[in-house]
Amino acid sequence: MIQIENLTQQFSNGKGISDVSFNVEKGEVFGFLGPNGSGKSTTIRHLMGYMKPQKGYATIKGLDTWEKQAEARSHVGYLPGEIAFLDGMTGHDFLNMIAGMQGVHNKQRRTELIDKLQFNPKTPIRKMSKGMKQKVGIVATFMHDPDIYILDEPTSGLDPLMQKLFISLVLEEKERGKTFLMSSHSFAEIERTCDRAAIIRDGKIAATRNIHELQTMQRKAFNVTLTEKKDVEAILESELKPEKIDDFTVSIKLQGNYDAFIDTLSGYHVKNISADDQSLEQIFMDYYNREEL
Ligand SMILES: Nc1ncnc2c1ncn2[C@@H]1O[C@H](COP(=O)(O)OP(=O)(O)OP(=O)(O)O)[C@@H](O)[C@H]1O
Repeated sequence: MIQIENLTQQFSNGKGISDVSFNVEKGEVFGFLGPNGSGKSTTIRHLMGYMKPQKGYATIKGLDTWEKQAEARSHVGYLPGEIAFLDGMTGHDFLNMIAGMQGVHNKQRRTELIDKLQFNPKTPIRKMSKGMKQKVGIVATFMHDPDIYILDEPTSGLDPLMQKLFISLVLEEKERGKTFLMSSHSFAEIERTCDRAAIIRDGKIAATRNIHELQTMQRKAFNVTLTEKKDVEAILESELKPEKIDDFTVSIKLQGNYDAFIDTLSGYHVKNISADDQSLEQIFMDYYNREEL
């Protein structure tokens, strides 16, 4: 549905994106992660046909997003990072204007979305909070029922309850076979919605990962407290390769294989065991921080 191949755009200040490549398949939710200024919005702007690539290309449903921008864009619901609202409009006025541009006359889906996101569309936009404006933007993006959603930091400004509601909206649309590309700073959001995610750093793709595979790589860290110092010393020498936390406690990281752990510990007096799941964010950050990437 979305294909990006060696997409390159170097600005005169030396910033930009370089050889960005990835695909998003039909029905897939693809996350696009990266710190501020890493090139997420620049990549997305190419997908919307706002920029001519210096090298490489982007396509939507096989349509080149620069050569066939209007046709490519007609398949997409796009939520920009910052929405440009016109002064003096209410939420309703803005949504009517966008619906006119989208050629949508049926208001049922729009009303359902407004009910779901719980805001008063009669409020003048200049009086709206950042989160409320974001909700208007989300309705505008979803109301024409596009096949593909391209969302630039969709939950920025939303409170945790609304973020949850937004995630459920994405999952409902995914059930209906819709395709998503969304940039985010929020790992929780990516973890709950995405099938795959790419990390971009300094304009280059650092890694593309299957979120479900990352979940199987998730390790557990066990903190084991023993009663005897000599037992701690013995375990530190064992194949479990623990880290010493204090005189009586060691931390042991495991990924699936618990037999050796249980066998080894059975030889000692164990006072307490507590377990922490390594977060997916941590696994991602391990990739993120690896120098060779
Ligand atoms: N038109 C432009 N001219 C010059 N530099 C630009 C232009 N647009 C973006 N940049 C620079 O390119 C880099 C990538 O910017 P981009 O907006 O794509 O990052 P981003 O990942 O979306 O960041 P954020 O999370 O802050 O939105 C930044 O260093 C930015 O300052």
